[in-house]
Amino acid sequence: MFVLRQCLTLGTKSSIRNFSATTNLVNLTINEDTGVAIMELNKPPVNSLNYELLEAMHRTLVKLENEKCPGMILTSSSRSTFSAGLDLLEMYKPTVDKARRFWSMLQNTWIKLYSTPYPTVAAINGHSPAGGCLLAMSCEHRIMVPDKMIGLNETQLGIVAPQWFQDCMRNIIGERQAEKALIAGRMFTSEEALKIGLVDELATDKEDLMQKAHDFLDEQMGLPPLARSVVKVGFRKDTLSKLINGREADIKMFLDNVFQPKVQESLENYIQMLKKK
Ligand SMILES: CC/C=C\CC/C=C/CC(=O)SCCNC(=O)CCNC(=O)[C@H](O)C(C)(C)COP(=O)(O)OP(=O)(O)OC[C@H]1O[C@@H](n2cnc3c(N)ncnc32)[C@H](O)[C@@H]1OP(=O)(O)O
Repeated sequence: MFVLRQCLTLGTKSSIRNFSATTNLVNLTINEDTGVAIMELNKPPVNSLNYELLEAMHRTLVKLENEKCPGMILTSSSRSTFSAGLDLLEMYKPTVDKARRFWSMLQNTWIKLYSTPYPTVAAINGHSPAGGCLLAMSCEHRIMVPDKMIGLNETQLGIVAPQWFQDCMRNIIGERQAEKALIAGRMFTSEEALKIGLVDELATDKEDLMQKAHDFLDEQMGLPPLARSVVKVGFRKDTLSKLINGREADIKMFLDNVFQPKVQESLENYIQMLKKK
């Protein structure tokens, strides 16, 4: 198997081949025989989603779509965490321009990931709170290692999960379970997440995780791709259209929220708490 590895670097639109010592926020590996892409988030220590990581993800997703990728595995290079969700520092005392730019890139990235014509699987090899859970929920299939936590915990931080985060959860676990989980900002263990259908399978370890992810893609890649993607996007179109047609309103909601003194206070306390851990 010949593997092509590409490193997406900060601040440049061009990708470079071969390994690079500079900041590789997303490691992309493409299997030349099958075409399957592994998109590995690589922003140590916990893949917090700042503008640069979201932009690197977006750029990778555009590339995969342009190159007619047959299937993609989303995973993380961190041993503990799939993604810690949105980078709290992007939301703590930002300027209006910075906050707007950040939120707009989050929207871009989610729209691309949620609507890929090719099959996607989240190989969740670590904790996956809030925005991390959103990324996993945006894939078609979720496989998780044991003894980690996943969920939309925003309420517990004194902030509100945006409507499209909520819609993604509702689409997967249903109205009643989603309402309960979202109101409480509940985090689920891997085992609990399997029970309520938030994840589809558990894996024993990273090797098993990747094997199961490949098995899922093999099955999907055996289906007629056009019919498969039309059905997929058909299921997702209401959730997608709500955001696509309401992007400006969603940005305004974010800006109104993020600059509330109470929200800033909650963020400050939470950041301090994480740093003291
Ligand atoms: C407010 C505006 C309105 C609407 C927007 C609402 C939408 C929000 C969605 C979100 O995604 S909010 C983010 C929610 N995320 C979290 O609650 C996760 C917080 N992090 C954790 O619980 C843990 O870090 C972890 C379980 C993911 C990993 O634990 P562990 O391996 O023990 O790592 P540490 O806790 O020691 O963290 C290492 C390092 O990373 C920093 N960090 C952690 N999470 C974030 C984050 N989301 N953003 C920025 N930085 C983060 C943490 O402070 C540590 O920093 P050091 O400088 O001490 O190394």
